Amino acid sequence: MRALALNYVSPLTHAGLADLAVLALLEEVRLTPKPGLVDLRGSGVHRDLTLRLMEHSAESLRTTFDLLAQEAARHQWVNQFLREELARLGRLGEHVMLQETGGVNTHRGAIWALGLLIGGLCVRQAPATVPDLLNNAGALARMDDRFHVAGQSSNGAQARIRYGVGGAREQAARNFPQIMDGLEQLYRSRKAGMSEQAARVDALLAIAARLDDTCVVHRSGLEGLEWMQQQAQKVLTVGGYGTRAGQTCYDTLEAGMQQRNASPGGAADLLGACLFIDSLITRGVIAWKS
Ligand SMILES: CC(C)(COP(=O)(O)OP(=O)(O)OC[C@H]1O[C@@H](n2cnc3c(N)ncnc32)[C@H](O)[C@@H]1O)[C@@H](O)C(=O)NCCC(=O)NCCS
Ligand SMILES: Nc1ncnc2c1ncn2[C@@H]1O[C@H](COP(=O)(O)OP(=O)(O)OP(=O)(O)O)[C@@H](O)[C@H]1O
Repeated sequence: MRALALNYVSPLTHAGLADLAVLALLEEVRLTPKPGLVDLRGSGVHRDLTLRLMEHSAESLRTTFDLLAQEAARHQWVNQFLREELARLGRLGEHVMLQETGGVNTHRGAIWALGLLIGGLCVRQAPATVPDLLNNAGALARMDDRFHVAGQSSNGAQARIRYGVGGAREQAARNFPQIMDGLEQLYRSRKAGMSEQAARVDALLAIAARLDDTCVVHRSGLEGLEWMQQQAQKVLTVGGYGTRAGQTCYDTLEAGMQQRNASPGGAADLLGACLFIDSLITRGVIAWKS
């Protein structure tokens, strides 16, 4: 099996890369606490999701991530043909996910984000830094997929039509700016001496503070989105989840999400993407910045 060209330190096979993607999703769902989301304490506001279901779903995506990596490695650069092949494999992955979960959407946004990142990473002319990787993923997202059937029925589509928010496609087309926010916050909080758990909660909140999260919009409208963004920012402004003041603000955020029956599922997906990229940096597959 071919190792990624960039990685001189510890060669990473496509299967190894798929393992890292699955691990990132497992670490995301197990991170506790998260407002309204599934975590080690329970299902948050979700009636159709459990920790076990999320873990099973993550494991079931290993083959999809491996296939996405293998496909990208056949191409020198990101291009239209690769875009359409990734889309085909991504749709297949969604199909596997729905079969494994009995029709529950556990990881649609994660397949999208991680699929584009794996595609952008594994082309032969491999990106050297995180901004290069996000550029590649964004370039893929901006390419037309001739086989995409634009539906109007998904929660994201309804949120876009009704409220004019961007959602998952726009986030990707803009080179995932909130992945950058999440990573920057993760490193800032680690540098400030916070525990790994607190640094990851802070990263999630930094993403949620700016993301047009259609999961939140769908369940609680623009009022819910704006309220959540403000409260997430407040936790960070007072020092982050690792401080006493931050935990107090976090409790307010969590109670408000519970009351609104909403959760930042899109931000959770992007936290998974941040943890994936962080694991690539740790293994020397890619540099943080040039
Ligand atoms: C773009 C996708 C996610 C569909 O989005 P849409 O908004 O229509 O659907 P839906 O509301 O069901 O799901 C959106 C998912 O994205 C996440 N999300 C919500 N808001 C955001 C946001 N602003 N940014 C990132 N993710 C978000 C949510 O957690 C949710 O799981 C995707 O399923 C798709 O169209 N895939 C086609 C296959 C493809 O091209 N794949 C490429 C690489 S695998
Ligand atoms: N830890 C997590 N807990 C809950 N959702 C998560 C978590 N991690 C990621 N997500 C994302 O959030 C989405 C679930 O959010 P939500 O239930 O609002 O979406 P939905 O199933 O499309 O909509 P609804 O249940 O409102 O009809 C998942 O598809 C997944 O992409």
